[in-house]
Amino acid sequence: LITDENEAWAFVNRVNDESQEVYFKSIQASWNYNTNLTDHNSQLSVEAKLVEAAFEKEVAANASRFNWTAFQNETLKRIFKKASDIGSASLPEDRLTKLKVIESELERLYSSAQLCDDDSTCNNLDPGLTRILAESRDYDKLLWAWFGWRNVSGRKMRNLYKEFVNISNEAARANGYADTGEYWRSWYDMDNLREECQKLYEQLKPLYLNLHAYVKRKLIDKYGEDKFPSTGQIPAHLLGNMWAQSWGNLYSDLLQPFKNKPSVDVTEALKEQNYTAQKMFEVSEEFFTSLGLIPMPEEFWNHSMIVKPDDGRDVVCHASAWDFLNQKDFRIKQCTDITMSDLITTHHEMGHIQYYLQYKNLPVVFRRGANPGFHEAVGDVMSLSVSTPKHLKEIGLLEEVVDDEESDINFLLSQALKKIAFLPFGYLIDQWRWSVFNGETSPEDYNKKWWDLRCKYQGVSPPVQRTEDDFDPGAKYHIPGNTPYIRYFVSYVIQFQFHQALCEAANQTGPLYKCDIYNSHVAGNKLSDMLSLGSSKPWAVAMEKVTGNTTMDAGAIIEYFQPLITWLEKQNEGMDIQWDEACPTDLPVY
Ligand SMILES: O=C(CCC(O)(O)[C@H](Cc1ccccc1)NC(=O)c1ccccc1)N[C@@H](Cc1ccccc1)C(=O)O
Ligand SMILES: [Zn+2]
Repeated sequence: LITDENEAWAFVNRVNDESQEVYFKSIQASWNYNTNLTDHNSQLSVEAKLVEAAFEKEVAANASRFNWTAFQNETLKRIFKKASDIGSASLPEDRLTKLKVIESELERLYSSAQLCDDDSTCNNLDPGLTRILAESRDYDKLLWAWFGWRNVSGRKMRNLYKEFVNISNEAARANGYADTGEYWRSWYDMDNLREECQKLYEQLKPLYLNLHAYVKRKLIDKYGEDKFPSTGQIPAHLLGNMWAQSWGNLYSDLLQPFKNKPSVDVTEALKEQNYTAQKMFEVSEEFFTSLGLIPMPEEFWNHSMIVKPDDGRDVVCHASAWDFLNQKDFRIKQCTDITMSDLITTHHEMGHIQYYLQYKNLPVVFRRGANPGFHEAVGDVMSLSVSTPKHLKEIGLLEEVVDDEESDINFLLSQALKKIAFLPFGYLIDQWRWSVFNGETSPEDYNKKWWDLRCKYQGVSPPVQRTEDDFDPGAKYHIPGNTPYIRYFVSYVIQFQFHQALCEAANQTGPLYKCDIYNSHVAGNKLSDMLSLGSSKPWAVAMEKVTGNTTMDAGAIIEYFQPLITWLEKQNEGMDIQWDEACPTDLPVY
């Protein structure tokens, strides 16, 4: 084995340059498919992925000729370690081809699915069905959209997904992991990620229970007690979102605690002011540059897809941010709707691009988040400042800001409907998937396990009977999109730690939920010190750069919501805020 570290550096540098070429071609083919879901583009994208995999396999084989585990230089060792962990590229070509074709088909099934009503108007998820779930207050119309979406999406994926699990696990085992779940968890460099997440969930559960109880009472007022199961869950189609993962759409008319105070949902203002997707992206970019962070490059504005094409093409509308790994091309693909929710999503996606820009000169193997949760947190940290009434007024989206206790509760409740409501959802998706990958959940139990977790953790139940002919996990992008999900749960915790630290750096002295780091270059510098590390250091080192601590901690999110916790506990005094672990059994058949 080669022990000379200079020779190793020469190898690493050559591979780094070659890999930029190979990855660029593969990512470009994937972009072409995502923005035009044709058979031809699917084939080209699969072929490019096979070339990429062959390249990664060769690099890993050459790397194994070096005695890299014994190298002195920590960075060199870290590069070799990452270059040796090649995921599905370790599969034989025929199995890899099958895997990539299945992934491509699952993605297309989800993204091109549409639900037609009797007079043959058809709706995709984006924007049609999403708008119905957000805006309709008609129990039966909501049920039609909720049930129909699952029929045209998840229900069609069950066998493909079963096959996907098997081949994905083959790849994981070929790399020395027990299953795909263990491979995914390895990206956090922790031997106790599951336990840490469970601990965080338990700490946040009381707040979730109180929010759930408040919302359920308001929904019972609206839809009538008879629509709610005796087991205590909330029917999944009534929460303003296709997966009940974020309840913000119920705020203005159903949940705002103090009606006589200004609303904080600026969707109306965005529409009144004729906001376009372009304008939303410019407003978002301006927040980042106000902190001294890097502006979007020319290529970004010229080649991103920020609105759904109207030429009849099928595209993947689910938002994503792309790094073409050539240090030049960075794009967002998003079917932007003019809503507050999409203004937040725009910041979320731009947070990914900012991370890309900050680490673009690192070796390719280090152009990743410190851990996947970090990548998901960047944009959301910006949104925590942008969504404050003070900031929304400053950018002209709110007329007046009333600074009193009731208005604070209004604001904190609207934030909790996004940030607290999400937590059990963010936690349970990969509980389901990890159990599928490690064999605890067999195909005949896919849907039962899904609803067991939904009823237990989220306190949300199916409005009508579900069977194993259904495949409800497939109705959520990240399952057919094969995108891990625990990263969002991690992000929802650490983003408040980052927010707390950046607010301190920006000399924001008031309560955490009022903090706006706008224009603070001190905060911006602290953040870029972390982002520019990419995955070159363990995530605890990156976290310490910003917060001074090295662990995930629910203290910051609890501090942020403290006034609301007190208020909700008073609202729920003397009420039973629990629900049964088990789902209701006496459900109607649709
Ligand atoms: O899925 C997203 C946003 C899309 C994304 O930016 O996380 C995107 C998902 C994706 C799409 C295709 C392939 C892989 C991942 N992730 C990225 O674009 C991404 C991921 C890793 C690094 C850089 C960019 N949000 C989640 C959770 C969420 C987060 C924040 C607010 C609301 C909701 C959801 O909608 O359920
Ligand atoms: Zn994201």
